[in-house]
Formats: sequence, structure tokens, C-alpha cells
Amino acid sequence: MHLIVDANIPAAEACFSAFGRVTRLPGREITQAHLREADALIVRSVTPVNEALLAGTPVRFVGTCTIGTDHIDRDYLAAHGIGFASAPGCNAEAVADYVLSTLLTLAERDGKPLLERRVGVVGAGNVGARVQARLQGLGLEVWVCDPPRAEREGGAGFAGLDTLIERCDVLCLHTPLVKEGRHATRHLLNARRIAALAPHSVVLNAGRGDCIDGQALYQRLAEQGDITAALDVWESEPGIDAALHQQAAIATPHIAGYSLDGKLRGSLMIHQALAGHLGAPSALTLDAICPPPVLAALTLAEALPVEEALRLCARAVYDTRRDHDALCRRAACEGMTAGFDACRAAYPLRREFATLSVQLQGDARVLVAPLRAAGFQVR
Ligand SMILES: NC(=O)c1ccc[n+]([C@@H]2O[C@H](COP(=O)([O-])OP(=O)(O)OC[C@H]3O[C@@H](n4cnc5c(N)ncnc54)[C@H](O)[C@@H]3O)[C@@H](O)[C@H]2O)c1
Ligand SMILES: O=C(O)[C@H](O)[C@H](O)COP(=O)(O)O
Repeated sequence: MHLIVDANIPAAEACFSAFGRVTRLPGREITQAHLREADALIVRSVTPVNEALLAGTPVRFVGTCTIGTDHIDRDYLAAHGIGFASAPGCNAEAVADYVLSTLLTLAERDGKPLLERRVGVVGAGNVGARVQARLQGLGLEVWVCDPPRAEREGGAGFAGLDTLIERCDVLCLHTPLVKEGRHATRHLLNARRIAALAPHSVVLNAGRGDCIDGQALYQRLAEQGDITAALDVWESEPGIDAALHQQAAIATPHIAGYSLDGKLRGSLMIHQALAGHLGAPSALTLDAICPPPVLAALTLAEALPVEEALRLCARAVYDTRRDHDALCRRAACEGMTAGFDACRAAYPLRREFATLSVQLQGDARVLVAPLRAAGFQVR
């Protein structure tokens, strides 16, 4: 069996070589010609998988080690009997870490405590529900917009997007890119809604870039300068709009989910799905491919103010400013498109909040509940 595997997939050998010969290629460069003798294709989100790529190839299984599936033409796969698997939830913890790290940083920069903010979560699936739970656990008022869930579960606990815009001063987008239908998300945050955002509000997008009208957001930021944007995802990645990049307070190259844990969970989930597809045994576990964290524990010996303690622990594990700075630096040296992808390809080792055990001594014990709510282990 021959497998074509995106070169940005960690533990590809451990996860896929048991099934056959593995050839690794940059995801954006995989073409139909590479698949002439391939039986399986394992991608991340940067390879559009459709008829143009697969027609006439022997590929019988496609796996994407990502949560998002908007790059996959699933109808084509189903119509041609090609097996498919994605990795739902694999990096959801990492995205929730990114959200907390980013909001804590913006709170410090703007002098507006996060714990006093009212947050709207748009799209409350694996990612959004975790963000909601962490923020509610910290005592914040959280409003949720998720029409598909509201339809399935009844409207209680959900509100419309316009209500969130009216009531909240932080809006976090965690929607998939859905191009058509009643719940389409392309330009969900459109010019009208961007104009309706209250002054001093924060917009954070860690879903898909196309869910926001980037041009309209740019205009609001550049012309009024009264709102703050934290953008991890962009229209037209990797060739993103340099002007919008300049205006974003935190601008990162689609790395919100890039914890080692999250990426390896994605690889493992596709390994398991391929084993199932082939009827092959699989005993591989996350522990077998994921090393222990470099920073496993820290001790707080004094009671800091809650928000300060959260920032300190968050930054010990993951500081969103590092990724913002890296993109600025690389874009200045290599140009935006190359810099964007270079940051992603050379992404530094990052672990999840849950890998840090915080020991609280004496008065610092008052921090047990908030640190736990934020996602850390607490002793
Ligand atoms: N920035 C990153 O690194 C990163 C990482 C992981 C996922 N993502 C993106 O985030 C998306 C969400 O991830 P997830 O794991 O929570 O997916 P999920 O499928 O578990 O949840 C998506 C939620 O969005 C809701 N939704 C759909 N249409 C909506 C609409 N019009 N308005 C409001 N809500 C709507 C769905 O009902 C669902 O509950 C993924 O599809 C992916 O595109 C980005
Ligand atoms: O959908 C996902 O899981 C995320 O967007 C993921 O982080 C994408 O990773 P990439 O394909 O860009 O490496």
C-alpha cells in the first residue's frame, strides 16, 4: 500500500508506516500526478481534496488530521466509494487555550479585565463549548449563538447573532465554513454586523477566515479604530490581506489548534480510522507518540489577583504574543505568503494548559477553582 501524507503531519511514520510505504509531501503541493499509485491520502487543511485531485487515481481512503472539513468534497468521496475520516475535536483544547491566552493579553493591553467582560460564543461545538465552559467557570457572563444546535436541542440557552452583538463586548467565532444552506457561515460577520459592534468590543476569529467579511472589518478598524481584532484565520490563506494583518491586535497564522497534543491526537485518530477501514489491528496510543511536557509543574506560593495568576500560568504554557510577533517578523523578511506558511511549518513545540500541574500553597489555595476552570491541573 502507498500512502501520500502531508509533510506537516507529526508522527506520520509511527502512525502510518505500519500500513505501507509513506511518501511525505508539502500539503499545498500535492497534485493528481503524486496520487497515480497512491492508495490512501492523509492531509491537513491546506490540500483541497476533490474531483480535480482524485479523478483517475486509485485512492480508496482519505483522512484529514484536522477538525475542519471544508477543504474536502465529501459528496465526491461518498459517490466514489472512497473511505473518509476527519479528527473531530482533536485540537479543541488547544484552541480554547489560544482564546484564553489571547483574551488575557488583550485585557492587559486595553486595561479592561477579562473577568468583567461579557462574551458571545458563535458556534458552540467541540471548540466553542469548551470556550464557553472555561469562561463560565471563571464567572463570566457568556452568550451562545448556535442555530443548528438550537434547532436540535430547543432554543433555551441560545440567542441570535444580532443579540450577541448587542449584549456582548467580546465576540469569539468558532464556526465551520459552511458555504450554502440555511446556516451558511460565509461572511456571517458581514458589514452590517461589523458596523453594529459596540465601541471597545473585541472580535476574535479562530473558526475559518471566510466567516468574517475581511474588507468590512478592515474598514472599521482602519477608519474608526474603536474595536479590537484577534485573528487566527483569514480569507485567502496563506496570501492574507497585509492591511488587515496590520490592523489586528493579535494576528496569528492559523495556529490556534497547533499544540503538539492536538496535532498528535489528529494523527492518531486518522491512524485508527485507517486501521478500521482496512480491518487492521491497532494498539497505538497517544502516550506512545506524545512526550512528557518540558514544563510539567509550577508552584504558586502567594495569592495573586485571579486574572494575574491566570495570565502567569497561561503564559508559562502558551503565550499568543509569541506567534503574533513571529508572523510580523517573518512577513517583514519573507513576504506575507511565505512568512505565513514558514511560521506554520517551523512551529515551536507547544503543549496544552492541561499538561501543567499548578501546585498552590498557603493563601494561593484561593486560586484552585479559577485555575481549574481555565484548564490547568491543580494540586
Ligand atoms: N484556528 C484553528 O486552528 C482551528 C482549529 C480547530 C478548528 N477550527 C475551525 O473551527 C471550526 C469549529 O470547530 P469545532 O471543533 O467546534 O467544530 P464542531 O463541528 O464541533 O462545532 C461547530 C459548531 O458550529 C455550529 N454552527 C454551524 N453553523 C453555524 C452558524 N451559522 N452559526 C453559529 N453556529 C453554527 C455547529 O452547530 C456546531 O455546534 C472547525 O470547523 C474549523 O473550521 C479552527
Ligand atoms: O481544522 C482544524 O483542525 C484546524 O484548522 C487545524 O489547526 C488546521 O491545521 P492545518 O491544516 O492548517 O495544519
